Amino acid sequence: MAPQAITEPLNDNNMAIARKAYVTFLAGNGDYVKGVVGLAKGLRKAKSAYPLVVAILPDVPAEHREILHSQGCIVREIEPLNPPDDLQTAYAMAYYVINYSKLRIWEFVEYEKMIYLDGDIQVFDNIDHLFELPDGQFYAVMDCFCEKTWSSSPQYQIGYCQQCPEKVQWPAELGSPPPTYFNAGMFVYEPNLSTYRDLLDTLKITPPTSFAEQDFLNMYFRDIYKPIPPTYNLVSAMLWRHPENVDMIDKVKVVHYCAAGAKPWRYTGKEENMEREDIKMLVKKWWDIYEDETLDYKNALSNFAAADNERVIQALSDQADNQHVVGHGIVPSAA
Ligand SMILES: O=c1ccn([C@@H]2O[C@H](COP(=O)(O)OP(=O)(O)O[C@H]3O[C@H](CO)[C@H](O)[C@H](O)[C@H]3O)[C@@H](O)[C@H]2O)c(=O)[nH]1
Ligand SMILES: O[C@H]1[C@H](O)[C@@H](O)[C@H](O)[C@@H](O)[C@H]1O
Ligand SMILES: [Mn+2]
Repeated sequence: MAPQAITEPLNDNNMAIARKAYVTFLAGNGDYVKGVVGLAKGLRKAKSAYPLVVAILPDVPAEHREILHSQGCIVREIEPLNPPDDLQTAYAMAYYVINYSKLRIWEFVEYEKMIYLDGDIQVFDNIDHLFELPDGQFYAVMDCFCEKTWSSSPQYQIGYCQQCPEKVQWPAELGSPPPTYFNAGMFVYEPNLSTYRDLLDTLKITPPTSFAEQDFLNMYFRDIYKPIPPTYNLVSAMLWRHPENVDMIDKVKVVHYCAAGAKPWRYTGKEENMEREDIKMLVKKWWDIYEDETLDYKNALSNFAAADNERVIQALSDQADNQHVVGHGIVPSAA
């Protein structure tokens, strides 16, 4: 992740860089802040060229905002956003309702393109190239319908999953299978004020459903949704539900610790599937990044400054060598 305080002044060459960013979401005074810190450090480790914006709700306490600042994040408070007639909705998880506030990130129009990542996601490899995908589409990874969170859906009850549509086919009497559905923990999108206003207007007339804004975004962007490979958002249940669709777990770029019991900062290993070796390995990889002090913003900054100094010294030294001016007091030759 590009350190904030030392970005170059904007010019035509780096303007395009400056107008891209990662964005995540944080609500409440609980422990999700650890996830966001882990993510900021993971992006730094992957040498991302772009900053991490954290869209926070007003209930995020000052100490947590300070932690985010100290990790080089750009903190942006957003107003909570609620769906209409919320009282009756049975969300797959009760807290999903807060995720409607995520729609506010379409308002971040100082950026031309953003990659949204949940706080329970970790990035293990550089994914900056996703910013170069053609505009005008919504990019995200296809979800899996096999976990209990989906138990009230027809997909789950039939045993149908879009990850293996041949295994249990969608019954003809139900019409065509549901449109391809993405997991909204990671997506590439373009902030835009008219889209933002339309999202809000559409929300006002859309009854809430069990997967909250994930269902809503799937409905809203269905015509421009383009699936990208699972390596850009490996939903943890894919490991035991569709191992044939996951290649080389140790090479996966982005892991989403979304199965019950998988959040690394709460991990006990006791919940179903959590004793698996692959899960343990991924949880350990998350902790290795979270605990690596060299990835803290302040240390990364001084490393960056040191590397920069070295580059300057090397450049001056090369220049001196070329001009045969070593000994004229510029810098000692490296040779
Ligand atoms: O107390 C909380 C709860 C959640 N979050 C934020 O909300 C995100 C979503 O919550 P989870 O990651 O726990 O939920 P899931 O991964 O199970 O959720 C999936 O379904 C949700 C439906 O609302 C969203 O679409 C979400 O992005 C998608 O990954 C978190 O990552 C985090 O960024 C908080 O900040 N504080
Ligand atoms: O949004 C949900 C959530 O991430 C669940 O944990 C996962 O099992 C589902 O597949 C997904 O749709
Ligand atoms: Mn998540």
